[in-house]
Amino acid sequence: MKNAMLSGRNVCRVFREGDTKVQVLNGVDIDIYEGDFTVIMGPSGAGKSTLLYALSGMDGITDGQVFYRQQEISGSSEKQMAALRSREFGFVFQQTHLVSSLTLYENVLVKGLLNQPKDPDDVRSKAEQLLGKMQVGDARDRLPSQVSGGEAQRAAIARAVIHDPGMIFADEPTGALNRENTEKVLKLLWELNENGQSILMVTHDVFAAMRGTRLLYLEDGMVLDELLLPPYREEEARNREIKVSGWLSALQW
Ligand SMILES: Nc1ncnc2c1ncn2[C@@H]1O[C@H](COP(=O)(O)OP(=O)(O)OP(=O)(O)O)[C@@H](O)[C@H]1O
Repeated sequence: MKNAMLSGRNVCRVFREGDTKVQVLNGVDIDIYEGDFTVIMGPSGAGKSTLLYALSGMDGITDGQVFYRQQEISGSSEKQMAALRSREFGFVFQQTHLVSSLTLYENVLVKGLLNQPKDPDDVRSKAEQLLGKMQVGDARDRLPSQVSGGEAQRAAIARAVIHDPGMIFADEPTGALNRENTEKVLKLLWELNENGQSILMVTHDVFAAMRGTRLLYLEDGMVLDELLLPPYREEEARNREIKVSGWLSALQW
């Protein structure tokens, strides 16, 4: 049986806009399992990103509880949460948020050194190795402004995994990329998952979602359905795309 790595119980999030309250998460009960490539889909405004931020402690919740490896993390101080995020989580966003004055290599290195200050040689060689694996080794000494969006995103993935996080949170990681770079980024995420990395990704895109092994459908701030899939294989991509599209159509999305 798989271990629930991250769990939410009755997770609620209300935003206030002036005098109006907007209830975005409506008591979400969710378990994200170790080793899964979990994907959250659903209509625009359903609360997908809000849920990702709530589970990763990037944003607070209004009610309910969040657990990471069976320990409650909701209610932790911002300092404790920042330490946990830095140590245990990796983040990939639509925008890379790389530091513009640092090269790709330095961006990855700094994150590694923050987590492992006592082994700078190890971190250096790991940063180099990861950039090579992400196919941006040749661009390692360039600034983010001197590389393509796809190269920057691949460096951002290297930065997200340099400290061997328990979980990678990816919010529309291919949203700003063309098809070719989308494929490269998805392949890298898939490879990381094949090697045991747990991933939680939000996406609109069936082409991205079909790399997942567990797809959750969120609507009106509630998880309404899930689709379990075997690990992705390139040769079955077409059938898988049809299956995921069929699932979404049945949900009338
Ligand atoms: N900080 C905020 N203040 C007020 N409302 C917010 C805030 N963040 C999100 N919302 C609202 O919460 C709702 C859900 O937003 P969220 O970004 O989680 O949806 P989503 O499902 O990820 O949408 P999309 O697919 O369009 O990115 C939206 O109506 C949004 O306007």
